[in-house]
Amino acid sequence: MDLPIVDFSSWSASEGEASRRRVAQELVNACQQVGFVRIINHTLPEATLDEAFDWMKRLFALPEDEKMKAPHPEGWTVHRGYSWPGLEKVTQVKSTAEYEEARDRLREVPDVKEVYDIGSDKCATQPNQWLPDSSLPGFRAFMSQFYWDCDRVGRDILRAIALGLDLEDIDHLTRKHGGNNNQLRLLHYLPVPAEDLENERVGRCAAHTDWSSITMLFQDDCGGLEVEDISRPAMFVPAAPVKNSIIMNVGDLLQRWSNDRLRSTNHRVGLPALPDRFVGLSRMTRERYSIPYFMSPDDDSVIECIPSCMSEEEPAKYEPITRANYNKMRAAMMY
Ligand SMILES: O=C(O)CCC(=O)C(=O)O
Ligand SMILES: [Fe+2]
Repeated sequence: MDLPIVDFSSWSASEGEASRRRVAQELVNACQQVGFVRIINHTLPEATLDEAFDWMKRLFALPEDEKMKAPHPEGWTVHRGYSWPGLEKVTQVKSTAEYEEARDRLREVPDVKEVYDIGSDKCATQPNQWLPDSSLPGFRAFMSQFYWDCDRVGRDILRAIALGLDLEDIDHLTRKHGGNNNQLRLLHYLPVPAEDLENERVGRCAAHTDWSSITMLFQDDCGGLEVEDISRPAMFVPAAPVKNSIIMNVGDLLQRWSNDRLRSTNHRVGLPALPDRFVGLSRMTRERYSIPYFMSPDDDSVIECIPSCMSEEEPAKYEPITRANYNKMRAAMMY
């Protein structure tokens, strides 16, 4: 299974309505059949993406005590700042009792990654944890701009999805995404002996679905992302890195919003697929950098079945829920 590819060059206004509709339809087909899609020829410049990776490499190369000047706050309510290796675990469980058991189990397999989470400075409930500018001058300015660059591209994707779902209002989804609730996540997977990953002594990122509306993922050339094949459950297929492409996936929120028409597909990060990614006798796996960007609606937005996704034969399956309540339910499972 290769990820479906959607060429976004035909989405620009000058291409005309028929081309735009074709792109929108291809995108929605991919979201229904796979839940994951590779978007090429989007409007994020190559230089901007290169710069984003350069900044994150400089960030993670800082001494530990510098990075700890912006620590992730304790607990699970705020997802901002620096998380050291092992702090964060992604789990799938949805109740507290199940969570505590799963959390203990998962913590026995430490994740070998460090994370730095960034949001909008206008998001009052999730205050950014910036490093002092003297620790890495220019980092904050670049990342603040990059956050909004990604938002712009994400909004375009949401518009294309709305068109592909035959919504009369192309801004049906973007209207609920003011932009201040997105999350820009810088991920650094540390080098690790391949054997430790193979024996599950350590992990990179366990299988999970995202709870965003959509996620855009930028990755370096290391590889390791795997996507579950919907037609063969429990089979995970590598999603090879392609420079400058965006891997876009549907999150749980959009799956619910679309009455399960669009699929929020399980994915994970494991051993890179290519053997040349290992070096030496202990087959050290190269370090890996990736940047997921999670798009989410505003806190008070009510997520209610998209009109074109229900019918008499297929009524709405889920109660309306605000994004704030939805997130409360999910965030408790993280830390
Ligand atoms: O690092 C990756 O490639 C994927 C990370 C991911 O799936 C996530 O953070 O939700
Ligand atoms: Fe994910």
